[in-house]
Amino acid sequence: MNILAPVRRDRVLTELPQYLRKEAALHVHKDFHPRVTCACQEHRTGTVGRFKISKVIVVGDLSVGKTCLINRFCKDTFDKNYKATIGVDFEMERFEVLGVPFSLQLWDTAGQERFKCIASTYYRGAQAIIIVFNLNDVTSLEHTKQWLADALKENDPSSVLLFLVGSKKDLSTPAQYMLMEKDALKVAQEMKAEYWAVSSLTGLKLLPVSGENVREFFFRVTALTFEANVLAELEKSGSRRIGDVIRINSDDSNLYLTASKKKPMCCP
Ligand SMILES: Nc1nc2c(ncn2[C@@H]2O[C@H](COP(=O)(O)OP(=O)(O)OP(=O)(O)O)[C@@H](O)[C@H]2O)c(=O)[nH]1
Ligand SMILES: [Mg+2]
Repeated sequence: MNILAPVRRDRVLTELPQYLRKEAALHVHKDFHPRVTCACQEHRTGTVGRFKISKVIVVGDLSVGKTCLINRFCKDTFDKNYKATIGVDFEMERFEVLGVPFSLQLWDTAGQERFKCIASTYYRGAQAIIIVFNLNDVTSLEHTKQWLADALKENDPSSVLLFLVGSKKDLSTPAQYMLMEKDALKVAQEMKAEYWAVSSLTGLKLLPVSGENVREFFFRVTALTFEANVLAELEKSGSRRIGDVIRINSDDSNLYLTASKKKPMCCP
């Protein structure tokens, strides 16, 4: 893909997309962090922009629907036939967030045990980890902790954003879904991950991206990864004032928790 091609109109984010469930959200603020908005307005986003590509890895049991989820978002396609991912695949997606170009590399890894060791060599350097389970298979939810542990061996747990995604929502009845969601929210809270439930199959006639919650989910991943990147960049560049502490993924996973109580430099 040509990295300099214009960003698609349906990949432009001007507002912070909202979480799915308040009790398992990385943060519950309605807008981007004011310092991030400011930095974007003043073109002070450092390496976040045209040349920086953020890595997102997608892990989880075999056949939970990782490839379908990525294909639904990136290509708006759905294949009902299962074709196991061998090792890894990746897709590049370009966005514009608050006027700043931002690229995500989505790494689709194999869930099959025999390909796991190839796939795990690609875990390193992730800024976000998406752990997928099948909403209709409780074992796949139980396995998410192991997937997370493996992915975190290669990454810095304090700076990576975590998302727990239940897939194939179209296959569960509302009652079944509610039961599974209860367990999933608990797991998400333990992991300090943001919870989402999606279907890559349903909503086939909706544009620009079909599937239930697929577009909303990836936009949220994009926005939070962008926000964390810009905050990290501001911190690195020393633009913050003394006593103005920003943690990217604090203990309760709230990006804003330790942000400055003083007024940011550039904001009213
Ligand atoms: N009904 C339904 N089926 C789905 C959905 N997502 C995926 N599937 C089906 O589930 C099967 C597995 O999907 P994949 O996306 O290939 O699974 P995967 O997690 O990438 O599997 P590995 O590559 O082996 O790790 C396929 O037959 C898909 O058609 C969904 O949202 N709803
Ligand atoms: Mg796959």
